[in-house]
Amino acid sequence: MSNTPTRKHTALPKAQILIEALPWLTRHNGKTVVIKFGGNAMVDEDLKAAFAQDVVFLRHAGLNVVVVHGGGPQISAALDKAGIVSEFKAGLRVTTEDAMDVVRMVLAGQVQRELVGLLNQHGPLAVGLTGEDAHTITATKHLPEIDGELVDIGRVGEITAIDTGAIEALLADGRIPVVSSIARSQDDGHVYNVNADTAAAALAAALGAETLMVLTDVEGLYENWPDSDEVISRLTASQLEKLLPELSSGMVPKMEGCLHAVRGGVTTARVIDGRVQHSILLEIFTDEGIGTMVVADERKSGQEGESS
Ligand SMILES: Nc1ncnc2c1ncn2[C@@H]1O[C@H](COP(=O)(O)OP(=O)(O)O)[C@@H](O)[C@H]1O
Ligand SMILES: CC(=O)N[C@@H](CCC(=O)OP(=O)(O)O)C(=O)O
Repeated sequence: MSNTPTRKHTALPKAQILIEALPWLTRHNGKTVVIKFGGNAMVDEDLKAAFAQDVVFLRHAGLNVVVVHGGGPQISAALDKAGIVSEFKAGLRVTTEDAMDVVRMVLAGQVQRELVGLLNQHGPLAVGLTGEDAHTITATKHLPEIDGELVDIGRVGEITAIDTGAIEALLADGRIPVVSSIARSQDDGHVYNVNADTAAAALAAALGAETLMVLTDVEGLYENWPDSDEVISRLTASQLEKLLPELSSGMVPKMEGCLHAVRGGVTTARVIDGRVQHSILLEIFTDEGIGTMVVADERKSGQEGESS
């Protein structure tokens, strides 16, 4: 007996998925997406490999993809080995001069190299750089305000300028830039540790990206965390701005970054669960998305800068 009917059954859903993706692919062809891969989402080898596949898929589907990576837990582990205690204030790592050497070594020499290697298993696509390269990210010393006082947290940088030239040249050449969140100051010549969410958001805005996608180790932004784990699926910039003072720890730079990106012209900023395999493709190709989406405030005309 012929097995044609069975083959038909298995082939159809696959074709369906590709066809459903077609409008999205058409709309986003040639657009830029900045994907922030958080250190907490890099939990195992399979997840990292799936991340690389998704990124390469998007590149081959005609998008300009820029990866900005984190590495918080990896830095903490290396600092621990070096006998340096990790301390965070306002969601940012207190970075002494010695700690800065470790931060730079882990981000640029370890995490970035690993991601470049994984992406390049699919072809000569990824090129790693740090914010220091070609003045991509310039920073000055950041003094966060905590309880009404400016606090010195060491070599932590506040971004003052972005030069997109090197990234744009790489994108024009069909490459996937992989950026480590380290910046140089033009004032004092020092190298600064920049939170990777903040760097990703600033790059997304400066590149005029369509989408900022932040992969982390939770499903999205939870309402009333840690008492509840109800994910807020959609927020306008104004709604997020009101919520910001209530947020804590790692979510502060993440959501501030999303707000900055959307206010800077990025159409949507999304926080998604990087622990789910192929979360990037799932977010893009499912109607509702799987995490938290931040969009610009609704305009009176009913037009909205949203396109999922
Ligand atoms: N409202 C919230 N919703 C979700 N997570 C929150 C919230 N507030 C704080 N968090 C914490 O933020 C963490 C994510 O930030 P972070 O640890 O910096 O991750 P990443 O390495 O991906 O940047 C979550 O694991 C969670 O513990
Ligand atoms: C100033 C500051 O806090 N810098 C971060 C940079 C890495 C980062 O942001 O990594 P995740 O995205 O994995 O958290 C740090 O030292 O941990």
